[in-house]
This record gives sequence, C-alpha cells and structure tokens, in this order.
Amino acid sequence: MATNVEFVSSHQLRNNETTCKTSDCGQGILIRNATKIYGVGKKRCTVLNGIDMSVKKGTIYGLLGASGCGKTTLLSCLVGRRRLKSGDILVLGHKPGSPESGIPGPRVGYMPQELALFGHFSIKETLHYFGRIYNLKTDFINSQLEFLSKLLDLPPSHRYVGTLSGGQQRRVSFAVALFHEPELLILDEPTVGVDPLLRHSIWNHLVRQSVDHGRTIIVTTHYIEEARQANAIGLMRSGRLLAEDSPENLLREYNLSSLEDVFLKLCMADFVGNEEKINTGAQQLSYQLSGGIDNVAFHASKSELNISGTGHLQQMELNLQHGKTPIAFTNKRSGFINSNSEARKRPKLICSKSVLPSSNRLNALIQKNFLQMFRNIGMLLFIFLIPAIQVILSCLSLGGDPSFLRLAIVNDELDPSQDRICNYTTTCTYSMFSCRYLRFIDNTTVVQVPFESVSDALDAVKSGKVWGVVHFPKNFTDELVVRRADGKFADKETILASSIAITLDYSSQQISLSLKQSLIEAFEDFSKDILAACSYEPTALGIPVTFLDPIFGENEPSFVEFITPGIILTTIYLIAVALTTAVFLSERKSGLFDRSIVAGVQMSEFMIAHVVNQFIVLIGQTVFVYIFALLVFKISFHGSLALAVLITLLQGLCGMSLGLMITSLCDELTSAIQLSLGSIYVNLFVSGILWPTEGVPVYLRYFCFLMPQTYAIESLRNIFSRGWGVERPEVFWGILISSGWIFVFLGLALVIGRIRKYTG
Ligand SMILES: Nc1ncnc2c1ncn2[C@@H]1O[C@H](COP(=O)(O)OP(=O)(O)OP(=O)(O)O)[C@@H](O)[C@H]1O
Repeated sequence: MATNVEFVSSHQLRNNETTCKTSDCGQGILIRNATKIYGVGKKRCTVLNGIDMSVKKGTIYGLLGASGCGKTTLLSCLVGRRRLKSGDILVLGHKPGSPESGIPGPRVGYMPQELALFGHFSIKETLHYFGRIYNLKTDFINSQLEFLSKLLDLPPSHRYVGTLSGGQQRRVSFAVALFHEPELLILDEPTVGVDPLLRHSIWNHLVRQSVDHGRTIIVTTHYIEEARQANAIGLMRSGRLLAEDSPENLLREYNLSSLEDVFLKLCMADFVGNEEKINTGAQQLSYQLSGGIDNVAFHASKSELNISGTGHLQQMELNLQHGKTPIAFTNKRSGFINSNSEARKRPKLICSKSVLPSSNRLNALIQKNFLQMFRNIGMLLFIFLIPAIQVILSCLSLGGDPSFLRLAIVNDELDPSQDRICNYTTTCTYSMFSCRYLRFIDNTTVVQVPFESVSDALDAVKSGKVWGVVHFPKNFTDELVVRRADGKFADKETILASSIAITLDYSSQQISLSLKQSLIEAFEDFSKDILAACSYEPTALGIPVTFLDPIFGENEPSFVEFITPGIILTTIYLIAVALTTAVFLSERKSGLFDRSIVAGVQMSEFMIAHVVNQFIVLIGQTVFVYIFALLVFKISFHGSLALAVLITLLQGLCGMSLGLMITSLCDELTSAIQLSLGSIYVNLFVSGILWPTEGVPVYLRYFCFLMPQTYAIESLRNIFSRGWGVERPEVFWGILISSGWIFVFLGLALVIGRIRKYTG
C-alpha cells in the first residue's frame, strides 16, 4: 500500500505562509528540511537535521528510530510545542501554532511519552477534565468513557490514576488522546508497557480510525514489527530520515523478511556511509527527493549492504495484517466488536481562533485546581493555616523581654562582722542602700547571684555563667548621702565611691539592653521609694524629662507590634511564590502542562485559573492570619480592617505573580528554588520587615523602596499602629505599588513564556 506523496518544496511551503493551497491540503503532514538545534555554544546539538517527511491524510505513519534520534522532538514540533530552527511544517494544511490551524487544539490528540496525568484524579475525573477542555457534552463524555474502557480494558473508572499499574496508566493516557476523536493523532510510544494482546487491539483500533474515519495517525514505537500495520514508515537515525516508504516496499526493496532487519541494514549503511565520508570523502549517500514517495526512499546501493538478510530478532507473536484492505476489528479481550461510532454521535469540535480565554477551558482548569486542592485535605489545611502558624510563632517567640538572666552581685557594703547586713527597711533610714536598691530589680528579668570578689564575678562572666557584674563599693550608702548633700560640689572620690559599677556582657544586644533598662528602672524606683519614705516628692530627683501619652501606639511599645505587619505580608507573599512555583513546575515536569497546551489551553487561561484558585487560598489564609493576630494575640490595630485585608490580598497576588515569572524562567525545580530563595532573602533584609528602613544606610534606601514589599509593609504598619486610611500617601502607595508589581511580574511571565516558547 504504497502511498503517493506529492513532493512540495520548502520554498513552496514558505510561500504558503501558514495555510496550504490546493494540492497540499490533501496532505496530513508535510515537513521539509526540518532542522532543530538545542543549546548554544559548546552545548549546541543538532537534533533534527534536514528532515523531509510526508504523511497522507487518513493514513498511519510509523516513526521508528533508536532512542535519542529525535522522534519526540519532531512530534513536539508537529503539535506546536516547539519551533524549528529552519525548515517548514504543515499539519492538516496549516502551520502548527497558527490561529487557523486548530493545533494546538481539538484537531489533535496527543499522547506524550511521559504519563502526563493527575495521580490524584480518578480515571473518570481525568477524562471529564479533558472533555471539558474540548467542550464536549456530558453524554458524549460518558459514552466515550464506556467505549474506551472496553476497548483499552481500563480498570474501573473510580480508580485513582496514581494507584494504577504502569501499563494501566499508559492506557488511560492513550484513552485521553483518543477521547475527543480528533482528526490527527500523535502518539509517542503508545504501546510501551502494554501486553501483546492489548497492543494488537490498540493497533486494530488505530487502523479502523484511519480507514473508517479518515484520521491521520503518527505513532512512534520501539516495537518495530508492529509498525507493519502502518501505511508508511519513516526510519530515523541521528536526526535524519534514512528511509520513508510503505513497509511492503521496504521489505521488498531490501529483500528482507523483517522491518527490524531493514532498519539494521539502513543504520549500518548510514554508519558505513558516514565513515567513508570522513575517511575518503567518498560520495554521499543520496536522498532522491522528487516524484513521489518511492523516490523519497533511501537509495543505498544494496551491494554496499553486506549484511545477512535473515531475521535475528524475535518475531512478534501477532499475526499482523497489512496492506490496503481494511482490517477487521475484533477485540477478543473485551468482546467488543466494531467501533461504536454509530451509537455515539461525534461532537462538533470547535477550533477557537480567539485569543480571548474560553469559558469552558477556564471552568475545566478551575475545577481541576479545586479538585486537586481538596483531594489532599491535610495539605489543604496546611496551606490555609501556614501563614497563621507563622504569625503565632512570631508572636510567641519575637519581641518578648528576655528573662531569668543571671547577674553577679558583689556587695562590698556587706560586712556581718561590723553588723552591716541587709536589713530590708522601708523607712526613711539611710542604711544599706545597696540591699534596698537590689530589692527593686525585677526578679523575672534578673536572677541575682552573690559573689565574694569582683575578680571571681568577672571570671564567671568570661566563662558565660553570668551576664554581668554589679559591684557596690564599701561605703556606698554613706558616700551616696554625701553626694546628694554636696550636690554640684561633690568631688570625684565621692562620686566614684557612691557609684554602682556595672560590667556587662554585650555580646547580645537585646539582653544587654534589657539588663541596662532593668537596672536603671530599679534605681528610679529605689530613689522614689526613699524620697517617699522621707516625705519628699518621689519624682524630685528624676531626670527632668517627661514622656506624655503617646499620639500613636502604646506607652511601652513591643517589638512584636512592629514586626507583625511585616510577618503577615511576607508569609502570605512567600507562600504564594512557593505554591505557584511548585504547582506549575510539577505540572510541567509531569507533562500535564504540555498535554493541556496541546489540547488547546492557553498560557493566559492557566494563569487566570491559577489566580482564581490562589485567590480563594489567599482569602482563607488572610482570615486565619487576622483571627490569630488580632483576636488571639491582641496585636493593637487602629485602622480599617478592609484596607489591611486588601493590602494582604494584593501582596499574595504579587507573590503569585512572581511565582509565575519564576516558572516561566526555570524548567527545573532546583533552579526555581534557588531563584525563589535568592529573592526571598533580599526581600527579607531590605523590605523593612525585621528592621525599620530608617535604619538602613541612605544610599541603600532607594533600593529598599524598589522591592515589592517595602511600601506595602510600611502601609500596613501605618494602618495597624496609626490607624491611617487610604487618603494618606503612606497607605495609598502601598496599594498602588503592590498592584504595579503584580502587573510587572505577570507581564514579564507572559513575555518570557512567549520568548522561551519561540526559542524552545
Ligand atoms: N530540551 C532539550 N534540551 C537539550 N537537549 C534535548 C532536549 N530535549 C531533547 N534533547 C536531546 O535531543 C535528542 C533527541 O531527543 P528526543 O527525545 O527527541 O529523542 P527520541 O528519539 O524521542 O528518544 P526516545 O525514543 O528515547 O524517546 C536527545 O539527545 C536528547 O537528549
């Protein structure tokens, strides 16, 4: 059943732009001089090297070749997922990817090499998802499910794909490609992991699809002999097509009984030819590209092919029929005879030329996202609660006053032999001031550890046993009384002898500050106590500075109040980055993304569906975060809750957009994680989350305010602590800049995605 293929030059194809004219329209697929290169510089690798290929409409074409010869790359160019470096492709009369081609879209059914299915979905849910993508009616979806279940001997449709065996999963993947009965089927190794009987029935089905329904089918396989049922086969090696002809012609021409032997012979000839080219510069083996497919066939001199013609690989057990006669279709296993096309009315598949998102595809994607989310309740709860958990942990662990800090006390005023002991008096008595002062030190903050000598106490500090030394001189009380009496006339000796000498370990700023504050406050309280006991005004000896009631905030501001707005926004933002990156990259890695794109889903639709889904997650996260921050931890909040929620949601969307940009830049999870981590740390340090931007060197502040979170955090802080509204620029800018970054990231994601698609 030799197929007559009209030769169309590359030049003609180019003139046709994106659409065929006249005779080419009868072609299923035409490829001329296709070249594809991966990588640049030293990594540059030519994967397709001037391929010419012709597939007639309504035929089966078997693309055969060793692993790595470029079959999958060629198929991905056919379905519009990759672009050629040079050369031309027409699929069903159009350039794949052109708006009128319907490819990617419903005209093609694609079965990639990877599984490309959702492990958490049942078989039924999987097929319903693709049914919705193709806008199929529920009746048709159900009847196809029943038909394909029988044909492919699928497990019960409620079974989850992730729990199926490898072969069963491949069959479900095959069912997805056949599901909408497309004009063109592109199947990358559909029979891998499938038992011989089922393989036989799959091939019979493919033959029926081409003969009865005029479908064009391209199938790659490593089981060379099963390709005998194809109308034509192309034998590929190292990115070139060694031969293209009907199986009978190839067998006849090389006088061999198996296609495997033909393939081996051609490979050997190619190898010898290449060797000769290198060593002697002998004539190249020629491809004659004129006047029909017989002439497209490889013409190596048979005398050059010094190989035995006997088959040496196992013959398939199948008694395969071939030739032009339609093959009777009998699936013995399922007992299903003949196609059920009579019973099922094939739906009219609409090839949308619109660049606007389609509602059925958006619905399918949104439903898929929710199904995926709710399938794993543990993960769902975790995602919803994780920002709240971060807020809880930050409220519990940040900003609290350090407690139970050990401090060495060396009190030389004590001398029991002279009756100088702590008397704990509360009256107006000028004795043992050291003991009286020590009583005012907050014993939750400080644990007093008595030491005999200053040198012992200093050793304890050096060995990390205590945080500092408080030393009272021998005549502390008397000297202090003299000093107060002398006032401005006090001499240096008196001042020294009436001073408490404090040596602290300053290795921890927060701890040393707490100790300082505690010791100074204790002295103020001690002074007030003495003055009150002696009937003076308690505040008379205090520093002449009075702090009145604050305009904003509390009298004793806490660090946790400062940091909470930053923690809320950062957690929401970072989780959105991480979730988006994880979802998109895992879908892309599993092949699901590609499969959906080939089914006609547009990148913008993926994005919109993800935004909808992520927005619901964000609302849940925001509700939990504010419940814990405001109701449980009672962080002071003086502004509009609606405004705070708005900024939080905008920041979540901003993180999600950054995630989308990262996924459009990176193919691998590791590089995406590296990029995300890089951005997270920069963000953490310069966005004013941990420390006010006023503390950042002036030259760095401009950079701080370029970050997507800086203005938003300032804005939320102003809402929390000052109660400012949107009329204030400090709040307004937070909303405006967050929105601006969302558009910047989304725009970059789309542009990078397009550029990479074009160059990919
Ligand atoms: N994205 C890519 N970047 C760089 N090289 C690639 C890329 N994709 C594929 N290749 C390389 O291109 C060559 C052809 O790969 P391809 O997947 O097309 O082969 P194949 O014939 O389908 O192999 P198999 O039968 O094993 O699936 C291989 O050497 C592969 O490593």
